[in-house]
Amino acid sequence: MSRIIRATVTPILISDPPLLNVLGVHQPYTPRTIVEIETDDGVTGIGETYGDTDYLDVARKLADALPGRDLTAMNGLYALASATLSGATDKVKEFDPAGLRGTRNNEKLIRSVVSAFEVASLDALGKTTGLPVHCLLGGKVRDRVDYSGYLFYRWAEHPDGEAPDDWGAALDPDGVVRQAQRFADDYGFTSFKLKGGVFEPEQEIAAIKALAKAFPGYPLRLDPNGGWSVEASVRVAEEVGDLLEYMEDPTAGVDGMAEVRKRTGAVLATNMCVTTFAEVPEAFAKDAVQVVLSDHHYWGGLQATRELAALCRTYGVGLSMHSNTHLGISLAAMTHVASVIPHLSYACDSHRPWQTEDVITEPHRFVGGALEVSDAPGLGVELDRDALAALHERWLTRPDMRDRDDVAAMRKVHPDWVQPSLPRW
Ligand SMILES: O=C([O-])C(=O)C[C@H](O)[C@@H](O)C(=O)[O-]
Ligand SMILES: [Mg+2]
Repeated sequence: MSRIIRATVTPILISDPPLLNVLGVHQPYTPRTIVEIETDDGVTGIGETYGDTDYLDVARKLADALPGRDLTAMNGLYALASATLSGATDKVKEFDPAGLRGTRNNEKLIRSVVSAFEVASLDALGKTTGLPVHCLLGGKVRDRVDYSGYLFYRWAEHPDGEAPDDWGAALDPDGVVRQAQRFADDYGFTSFKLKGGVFEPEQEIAAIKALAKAFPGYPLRLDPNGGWSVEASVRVAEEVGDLLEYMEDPTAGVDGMAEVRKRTGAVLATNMCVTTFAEVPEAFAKDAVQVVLSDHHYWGGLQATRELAALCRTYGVGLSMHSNTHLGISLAAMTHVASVIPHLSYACDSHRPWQTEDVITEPHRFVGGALEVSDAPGLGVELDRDALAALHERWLTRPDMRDRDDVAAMRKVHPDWVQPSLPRW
C-alpha cells in the first residue's frame, strides 16, 4: 500500500484572452491551482483545479492533512477536507459573480478542491500500478473523446495589451463564423458552442443562423449563462431552436428553465442551476433540464462524475461536459472520465484551445475535434516544472489577478460597468 509523504499546492496565473460573457470579460490572467502528491514509492501524481483565493486556502489546508495517509483512501478526501476546514469557510459567497458556476457553497467549494487531490491520487496510483486512469475507473468505452469548439465574442486585445494573441476581434456574426472556421481548420471541431448573453438576443440569433449556414448540419449550442428572461428564451427557441442541439442555461433558475421547457419543448442543458447533488431532485422533477453539464471539478472528482452519470441515466437525463478556463492536467482528467461513461453522448466543452500556455510537457492537440484517450500509466501527462515555476512567479508578482473577476475587468474599459442583474434581456 502506498503512503502519501507530501502534497504540494502551487498557485499559478495563466494567460487568458478577452473573452466576453454575460457578466463582463475575462481578465488577462486566470488563477489555477496545481496539486502534486508524492508517495513513499517515489511516485508523484498531479491534479488541477480553480485557483481563486477561497479554493487555494482550502487546498493548502487539505495538502497539510495528507502526509501519512494511504494513497487509495480517495473516498475519504471529502470528509477530511470538511473536518480540516470546519468553521473556516463561512466567508464563502452564495453566488460567484466571476465564474458563472451556479450555486456556491461550502460543499461545492470543498468538492472543487477535493477533485484535484482525487485526480492527483489516481495519477499516482496509475503510475504505481502501470495502469491508465481510465482503467482505475473501470475501463474506457471509447478510444476518442469528442470536444466541441467553444466560440466566444471577444475583443482583439485586453485594454492594456497584456496576454496578446492573434485571434482578432469577434463581435458580430461574421466574426463568429471566422472564429469557428479557424477552430475547424486548426482542430477539426465538428460541433460548436457559442457563449452568448453578450449582445441582444436578436444579434446572437443572427450569429447562430450564420453558423448554421456556414457549417450545415453541425450540432450547435448557445449559452447566455441565464442572461434571458423566460419570454426572451421562448423567442430564441422559436427562432433558432431547430438549429440547436440544446439551449444552455437560457434563463436563470429551475422554475424559469421548467417554464421555457414547457412552452417550447426545447432541450435545455445546464451548468448553472444543477451543479450540486442537492439541486438534482427538484430540477429533474420539474423537467427543468434535459442535459446536465458535468464538471469533475465542482462535482467532486472523477468518481463523483460517474455518480452523477448514474443519476442522469436513471432519470433519462442526458450528460455533457462543462469547462472553465483550464490547462492540460484538467483536460487529461476530463478525457479519462469522459471515456468511461457510456451515457456521455455529447461532445464535451473545453476552453483549452484559448490557452497559449500549459504546465505539461506535451500539451494536447485536438485532431478531428477529438482527443485520443491515453493508455499510458496515470493521466498520461508529465508536469513541465519550468513552466510551472514561471506561471507561479507570475502569480507571485500579480496579486491583482489572483481572483477571477470578469466584472472588474470590464470596468477597466467601461468605468460605469456594474454586474448586470439577470435576466439582462
Ligand atoms: O458554460 C459555461 O457556462 C461556462 O463555461 C462558464 C464560464 O465562466 C464561461 O462563461 C466563461 O469562461 O466566460
Ligand atoms: Mg454554460
